[in-house]
Amino acid sequence: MRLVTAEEMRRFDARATDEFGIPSLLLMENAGIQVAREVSRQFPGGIRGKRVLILCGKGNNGGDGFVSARHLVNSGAEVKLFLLASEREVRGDALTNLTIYQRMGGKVYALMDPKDLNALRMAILSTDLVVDAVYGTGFAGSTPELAGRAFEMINEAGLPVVAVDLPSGLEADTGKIPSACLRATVTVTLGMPKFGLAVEPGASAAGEIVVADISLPREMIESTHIPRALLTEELCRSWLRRRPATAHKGDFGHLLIAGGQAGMAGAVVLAVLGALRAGVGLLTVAVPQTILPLVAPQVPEAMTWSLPDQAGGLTGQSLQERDRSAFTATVVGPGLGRAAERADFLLACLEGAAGPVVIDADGLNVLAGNIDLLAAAGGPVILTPHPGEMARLAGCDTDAVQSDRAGVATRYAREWGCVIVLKGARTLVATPDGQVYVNPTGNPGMAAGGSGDVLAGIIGALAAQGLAAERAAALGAYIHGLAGDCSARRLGQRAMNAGDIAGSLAEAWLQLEPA
Ligand SMILES: NC(=O)C1=CN([C@@H]2O[C@H](COP(=O)(O)OP(=O)(O)OC[C@H]3O[C@@H](n4cnc5c(N)ncnc54)[C@H](O)[C@@H]3O)[C@@H](O)[C@H]2O)[C@@H](O)CC1
Ligand SMILES: [K+]
Repeated sequence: MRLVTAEEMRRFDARATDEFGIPSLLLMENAGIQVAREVSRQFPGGIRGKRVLILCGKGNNGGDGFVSARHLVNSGAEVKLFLLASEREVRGDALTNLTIYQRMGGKVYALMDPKDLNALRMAILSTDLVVDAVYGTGFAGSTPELAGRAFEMINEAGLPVVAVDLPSGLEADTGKIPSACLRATVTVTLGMPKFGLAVEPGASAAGEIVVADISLPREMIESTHIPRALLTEELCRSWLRRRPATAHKGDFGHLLIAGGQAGMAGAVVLAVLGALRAGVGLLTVAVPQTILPLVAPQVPEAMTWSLPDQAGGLTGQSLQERDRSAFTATVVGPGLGRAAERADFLLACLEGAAGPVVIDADGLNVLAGNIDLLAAAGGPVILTPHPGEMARLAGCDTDAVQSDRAGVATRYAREWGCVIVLKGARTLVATPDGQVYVNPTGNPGMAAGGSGDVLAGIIGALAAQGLAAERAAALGAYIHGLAGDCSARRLGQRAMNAGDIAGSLAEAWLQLEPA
């Protein structure tokens, strides 16, 4: 599902009108009808007699609200409409619809002054549902105080809220909530879903997302490049290849997972467990000889490569004894340790790798401050940082990453020429050519040690099978989150651990691709 910015949406709306001759008033009519339809859906017993409070702003979002008010009245609802502006400020299509509503006998309650909040308070007490038509894609800056107080009163009332296009107070392009914001039960987003609805905190404020058809020409939308998408089951499934009846293990790649040092054998094991449940044909795990006896018995399906311990772990020389051209992808980093010598090891991994390289965990910490090492890679590189690791790589603090996740991931994916999987709620996958995928799967139970190692193994396994780096990363994030959701259902968020996520992968794959 492609995700647009406010500007892209404005261009679609303008083209619909200019190129196709669809009057903007018609788009607004369709928007309002779709909102009224969704409001009706909230009352399975029928909308007749239901009390609907519609809070409108002065812009076109408010215009959609006036249209929905009219249709709801026609359906037999009792509508009470509040306007967070003076009627004189309403213009254009919104004014046309305000006028129609008033000529139909609709009354408009002004919300211009703090004392007007009493009328709103009274109305909330006798309301079954609220329609939020205050701000849409035109919202910028922060919510004015009076509107903020109105939003707070509605949020506290715990009523169902249907938001028009976006919950008011949410930034369409970033998903940020700079100040007060209405919290919606359902958001009816118009024409195309906005990026801010797909990422946190926007996604939580938006509730369920319904994409409403407002009659924008489909061909116009499909032929336009939009570099953002929400990962869906359908998209992920389309990337899977059937395993031919005559398949043998050599058909599904050979993944090398390299890492580990004394005291950190578990990270490597978890990466291997993730990879072994992601369809890879062959897997070799390369660890220092001192920890091999700990690792090998836990992963009997993997071949092992015992690397000489130097300087308490792995160095560049550790890898030299063997040609690595048979490996179709490499994962480096889990449990590697951060000593300076590990930079040589990372360099050696990148230099001799035949296929894509996934750099995770301590591999990323070693890369921070040595970003030039990436130039040694012959093939695609996938970085899988959590926000703290991303901050170290970019030389900023974690807040700077979290306050602009998409911006940071896109900028550095371009600058470093690699795929970046920025982990955290709504993991983002950014590619060197500017594409961003948002992953909707997963839950807070996955915020536990080892979960990232499992993800790195999965992505490595998918890349080893020949999936393009960006798809391996995106599908890996999606299936990892889905496995986390399966674990949470079975064990609860508190008890589930990283091993459980790897253990739930079978269930997750079956959900994505029924046998
Ligand atoms: N042809 C179109 O462009 C269509 C637009 N539609 C609706 O129009 C919306 C966009 O309309 P607009 O561009 O008029 O903008 P909005 O109605 O989203 O903007 C809010 C209004 O509040 C003001 N405002 C913005 N930020 C504010 C802040 N922090 N404090 C106080 N006031 C603020 C703006 O000046 C604007 O007048 C969409 O979200 C959608 O709901 C739909 O009617 C479909 C067709
Ligand atoms: K809104």
